Amino acid sequence: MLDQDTITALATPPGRGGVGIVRVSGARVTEIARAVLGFAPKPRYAHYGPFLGEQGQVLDEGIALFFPGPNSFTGEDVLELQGHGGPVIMDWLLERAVGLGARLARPGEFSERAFMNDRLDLAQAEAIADLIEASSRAAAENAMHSLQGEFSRHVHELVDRLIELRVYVEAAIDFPEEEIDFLGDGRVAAMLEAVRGNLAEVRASAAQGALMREGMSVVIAGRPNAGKSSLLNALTEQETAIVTDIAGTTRDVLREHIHLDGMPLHVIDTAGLRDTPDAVEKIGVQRAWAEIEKADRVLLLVDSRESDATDPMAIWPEFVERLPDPSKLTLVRNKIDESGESETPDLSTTPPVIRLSATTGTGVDNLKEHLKGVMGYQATSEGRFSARRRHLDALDRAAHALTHGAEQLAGASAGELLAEDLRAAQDALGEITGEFTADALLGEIFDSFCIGK
Ligand SMILES: Nc1nc2c(c(=O)[nH]1)N(C=O)[C@@H](CNc1ccc(C(=O)N[C@@H](CCC(=O)O)C(=O)O)cc1)CN2
Ligand SMILES: Nc1nc2c(ncn2[C@@H]2O[C@H](COP(=O)(O)OP(=O)(O)OP(=O)(O)O)[C@@H](O)[C@H]2O)c(=O)[nH]1
Ligand SMILES: [Mg+2]
Repeated sequence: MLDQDTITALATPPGRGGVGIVRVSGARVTEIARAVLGFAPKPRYAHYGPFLGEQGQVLDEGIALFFPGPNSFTGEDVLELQGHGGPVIMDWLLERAVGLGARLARPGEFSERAFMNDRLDLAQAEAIADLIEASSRAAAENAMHSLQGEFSRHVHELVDRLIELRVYVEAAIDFPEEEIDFLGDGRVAAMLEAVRGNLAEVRASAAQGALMREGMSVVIAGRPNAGKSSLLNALTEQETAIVTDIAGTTRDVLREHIHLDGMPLHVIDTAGLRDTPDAVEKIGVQRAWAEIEKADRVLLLVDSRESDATDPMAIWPEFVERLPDPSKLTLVRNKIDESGESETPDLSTTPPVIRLSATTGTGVDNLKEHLKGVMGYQATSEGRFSARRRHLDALDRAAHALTHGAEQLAGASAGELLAEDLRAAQDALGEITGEFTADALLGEIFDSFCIGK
């Protein structure tokens, strides 16, 4: 299954820089090194000297590093030519490697080989891409934890417990006369319950990791003139959106990306919700609803001068009823500079209530703190790790299988069916670390990496 080609790519970003690195991996590395350097390099030694062209001419003077497999990043022989970082030189070195039998690597192909050669599991390989893509220190720290195996360790622990459980259940099936006693003695049920609890914990941490990687989407919704665009501007600290006292000012969906202490947030301003004969505004209202329906968090912004109510069902029942998940709602009472309301939030109510003035900025920090809380912000990065939606899907499928298994056990004490569910849960977990991952999915994952990684 392993690709025998020797691959090469630029490991540094394209363009000009102090140093540029061409990396080569595969069986022809020693041959290529000998041709380019004129001698066989010592393992893990920084050789300074000329890089030679086909005619023996000097293409560049640089540093060569040779890592013999399997103790290299890819697990294969690896050569690094660290030259002067200019596009012409880098291109020339790549062409030289190709002339000596390497081919240009696909995006992610070095990491893919590291995965195939068991240098990394799939979650760790994905963490490399997440580390490179991280746009905040918090995201980078999370990715580093996953790269160091934190997420994979949790998954392996779950798998180990499932295996233990499977051994027990399958033993029961092998002794049909005692099967009912075996499964009914409470031990299997207790073990299953414990694994489901652990899985739920890992799911919660992974959800937070995914949220911090992808950013939480926060939609600002409400009636025209509630101050939605003013709130967007207050959060982005810029005049991003047009604000006027004309109801129906915003028609398009406006998106801004901000960070709160490294937590990425997509803030989305929408058209004020109302029935309108205006064809353009109507489309705006439809788009607003589309955003509300897929939001991670919905801020229902109301004008605090208009009503004292803090229960959205009292303010606007039709709005609440249309929400796919009312637990994602926060009520924001705006314009407290005019209503005279205190900025003290009520975070223990359902929904939580924030009081602020989008124009003076009073109370906006309370909203930021609240949003950080919703994202599970902690001051330290301990115990956090990066995760992707793909991982959450796999965890959900595992949880689903275990719920089904628990039902089988409680209902029919059906050992065979429970065993089947345990196997399905284990397979789903195996997709995270790559033990059970279809080639097509692997291709998709590594294709999204950058060139040279
Ligand atoms: N010059 C350079 N810097 C780099 C990389 C690289 O490939 N080249 N990396 C590329 O991503 C990252 C470091 N990752 C690496 C991971 C493993 C090995 C490696 O040789 N591992 C061997 C030996 C380990 C040891 O000596 O302790 C092994 O795992 O067996 C090298 C780099 C970041 N910096
Ligand atoms: N006094 C006061 N006025 C505010 C506040 N927030 C917004 N306004 C005013 O309310 C009016 C409407 O503000 P916008 O931010 O455009 O309201 P919107 O909800 O985006 O309105 P549409 O885009 O029409 O749906 C403007 O005149 C703002 O200056 C506030 O906190 N206090
Ligand atoms: Mg607006």
